[in-house]
Amino acid sequence: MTDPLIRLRGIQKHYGDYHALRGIDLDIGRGEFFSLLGPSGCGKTTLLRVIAGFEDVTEGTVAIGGSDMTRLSPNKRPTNMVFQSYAIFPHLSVAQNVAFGLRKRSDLNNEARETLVEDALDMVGLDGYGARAAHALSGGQRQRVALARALILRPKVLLLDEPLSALDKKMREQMQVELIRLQRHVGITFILVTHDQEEALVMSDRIAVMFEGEIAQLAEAEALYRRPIDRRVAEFIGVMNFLPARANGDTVEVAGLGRMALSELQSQATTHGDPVAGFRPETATLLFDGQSHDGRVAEGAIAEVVYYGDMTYYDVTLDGADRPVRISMRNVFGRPVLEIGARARVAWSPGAVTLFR
Ligand SMILES: Nc1ncnc2c1ncn2[C@@H]1O[C@H](COP(=O)(O)OP(=O)(O)OP(=O)(O)O)[C@@H](O)[C@H]1O
Repeated sequence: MTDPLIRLRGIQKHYGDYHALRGIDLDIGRGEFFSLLGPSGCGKTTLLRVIAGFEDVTEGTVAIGGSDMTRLSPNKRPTNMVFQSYAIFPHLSVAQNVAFGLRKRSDLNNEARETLVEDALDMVGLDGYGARAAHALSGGQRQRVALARALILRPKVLLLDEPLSALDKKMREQMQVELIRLQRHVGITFILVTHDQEEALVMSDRIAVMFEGEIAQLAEAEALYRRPIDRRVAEFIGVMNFLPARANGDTVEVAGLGRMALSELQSQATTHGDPVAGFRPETATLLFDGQSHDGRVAEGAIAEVVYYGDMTYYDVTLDGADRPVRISMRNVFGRPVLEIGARARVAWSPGAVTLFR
């Protein structure tokens, strides 16, 4: 990236003895929708707060728009933050809540303020809601008020700390789509912190996956899903089936799947511990009654069936393997769901297998 908006170099953060960020180097582009994704405690919120200036770094530099901001306080940075708890004032109206985002701008007259508030409400789909009492809003509407307030002064960067985690599933999915639309519309850089891999995959241009204070992999959603760099990332992003493997020269023997050439595999990655082969549930298919298949077929027995209406997840213990693998199948009208204990034939492809060494 030749001209990133945000440039982090050598960021270290200690809380007393605890080493929360361990050497973060990261560039984030202008207009990018960027996510920091990782399990609880990996340091993603700390990193977001470092960018915002709410947290001092122990070592390293934070530059935004080409200027060093490492020692600047949050209100001197071109960033604004939306928190998980909406921080809405319930006794104020929607418009008053949004206007709170203008508190630093004493130069604006009332008319200019009203116009900015109306524009901001319009932006988040709340036009006409200005006079409503904030306490009478739904969770999703409150979150929009918080967004309008954060965006009213058009910061260069909007920082979002798990902004959707308090919403129910339907509302969360709706807000995800709206946030993407909003980000495209305003063109501001969004940095989202989430522990929800699906949310990160759906929303982001690029994702940094963090473990224990470090960035394990930085990539676009599809690359992250298809070519995880190690087993931790593969396990954290979606579901990956793992089977014990033994590499021997230019072939590899995988429990339940048999022997294949290393050159046939999708990719090879590093890992901690014994080598394993991994494949995603949707890259293999169960063959139903007498269905023939030209490619490779493994056999086994169905250990578990989870029916989701549109999908069924089958856990299949392949012959020669000691643990089941999950196969996800889209349900077809009129085709029966297989039962636990039934014999199963699984069509699979070496091109979908990653060897983790
Ligand atoms: N002010 C603090 N003092 C001491 N330790 C802290 C402080 N803030 C965070 N930590 C520790 O630093 C680590 C990283 O915290 P952080 O909040 O960045 O994690 P996170 O990945 O955002 O997790 P979560 O999703 O649970 O918020 C945690 O182990 C946390 O306990």
